[in-house]
This record gives sequence, structure tokens and C-alpha cells, in this order.
Amino acid sequence: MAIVLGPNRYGKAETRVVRVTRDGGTHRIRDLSVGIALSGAMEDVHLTGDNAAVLPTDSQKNTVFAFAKKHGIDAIEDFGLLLARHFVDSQPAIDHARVEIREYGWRRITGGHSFVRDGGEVRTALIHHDAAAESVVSGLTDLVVLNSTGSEFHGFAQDEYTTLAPTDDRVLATAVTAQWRHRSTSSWDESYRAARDHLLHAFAETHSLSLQQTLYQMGRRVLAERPEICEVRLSMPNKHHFLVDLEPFGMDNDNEVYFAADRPYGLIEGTVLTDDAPDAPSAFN
Ligand SMILES: O=c1[nH]c(=O)c2[nH]c(=O)[nH]c2[nH]1
Repeated sequence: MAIVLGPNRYGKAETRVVRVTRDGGTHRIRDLSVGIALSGAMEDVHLTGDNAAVLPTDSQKNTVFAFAKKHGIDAIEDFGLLLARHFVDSQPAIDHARVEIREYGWRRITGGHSFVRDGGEVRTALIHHDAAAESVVSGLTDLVVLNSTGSEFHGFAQDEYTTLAPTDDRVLATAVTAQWRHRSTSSWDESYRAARDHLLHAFAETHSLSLQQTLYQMGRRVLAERPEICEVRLSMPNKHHFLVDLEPFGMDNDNEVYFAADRPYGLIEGTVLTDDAPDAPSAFN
């Protein structure tokens, strides 16, 4: 039996960089967390401790700050591509770069330089780059949405442990995590805004028979409307809202008062893709 080194990668996780762009008194902010993971000919450092091929993760962090100054930060997809290509092109030992970016949104309050942080929602991008292929996955996480009607759930399988009552009118709420893969380069900011909008409108406009059905409609709508996107992955917790029994207090409850449970929650996940989506094995890794 031989013991060998398996897949490995290394890099600087969660570099927090804030780039302020000043246009006279009017400022713009991009606030990111950048994760870099590099891989390639890294046998020596693992097997013998020879660091000759290892660009320090500290240098990777510095590159994020230097590129923020030198190139500015527009769409996070562009910033990720710039970093991924840089490490593969400049480091002989590195043949693959993975760059993961989360962007925290800030909205202007008034005047040119006062901002309020957007709610919990975070924009995301995941870039893979090597000599053979490049993939861009855009997305968002923690987009919290709720329909106060227009949701049913009945006709489900039953066994000896089933107690859930069928319903033809319930609250449907979830925190959407979505990632979508681009088949071609794009005007990233415009594409992002459109995809997000389609997700929201599909959620709102689907009369839901299950969260699974809603999930499929959300992915389908993005693919039908945005030809630059070929695959959408969705992860949607069912944020259960249980009707409270008010009978002990002599009151009825005609879908007005709910207990918003935080756990356990159903977790509905799925992929929707076009049948001609090109292969991109590492895209979502
Ligand atoms: O939309 C739903 N899908 C399920 O699979 C499920 N299971 C459950 O208990 N409630 C729900 N709701």
C-alpha cells in the first residue's frame, strides 16, 4: 500500500476589502469578502516542506488590496476573473484558481457620502480559471421572501408518522440561495439585476402547490429570459409559519396569526438547466 497526496488547494479566505470611488463629493462603495484558493504543483510543500512554489497567502491578500486600487472594483465577476487569471498567469506552479466573492450592498442615504447597509441579502460570485476552461457562477444568498397567500400543500404521501394537515392556503416563506452559471461573458451587473428580478417575480407570481414547484418556476424563469445563463441552482429553506391555535382564548384564527418557527425547517434544493448547457465540472465546487 502506498500513501499519496490527494487533491489540495490553498489560499487566503475572507479578505475584506472596501473600495471607495470618489467623484467629487459623490462617493461609491464596493464592500467585498474575497476568498482565493489556488492549486497546482504543490507536492513539494506537502511532502518535504519545500516552499519554493508557494506564493504566500499573505501576498494573495495584498494582491486583492493592490488590484482594488489599481483596477477599481466594478462587477465582482470582473474582479474575480482579474484575480484568478493573475495568479495562474504569474505563478508557474499554479494551474487552477478559484475565487469566491461575497458583496455586501450599501445604499445611499442622502448627500454623497452617507450609506446604509442593505439587509441580509448578499451578492456572490464564484470564478474558476485554468488553461483549459473558465467558468463564472453568479448568485445571491439570504434573499428572504414571503407570500402571505397563494400557497397550498396537499396530496402528499402519507405513512404511519404523518400528522401534517393538508392546506389550500398557507404562508410560504424562504431565504433564497441561488447560483447561476453563465454560458458566455456578460454585462455582469445588468445580468445580475435581471436574474434577481426574475427570481423575485417568479416567486411572487407562481401559485404554489409546493416549494419544490416554486423552486422550479424560479429557475425556469431565469433560463427562459436570460440566454447568457445555462444553469441555476437553488437552495430554499421552508421557513414554516404555523397557524396558532387561539381557541383556548375563545378566538378564531382565519389565517391571521402565525408562529414563525426557525427550526427544524424543510430544505428544498434543486438544479434547473438547459439541455445544451456546456459541461463545467468544477463550476460550483
Ligand atoms: O412545499 C413543501 N414541500 C415539502 O416537501 C413539504 N414537506 C412539508 O412538511 N411541508 C412541505 N412543503
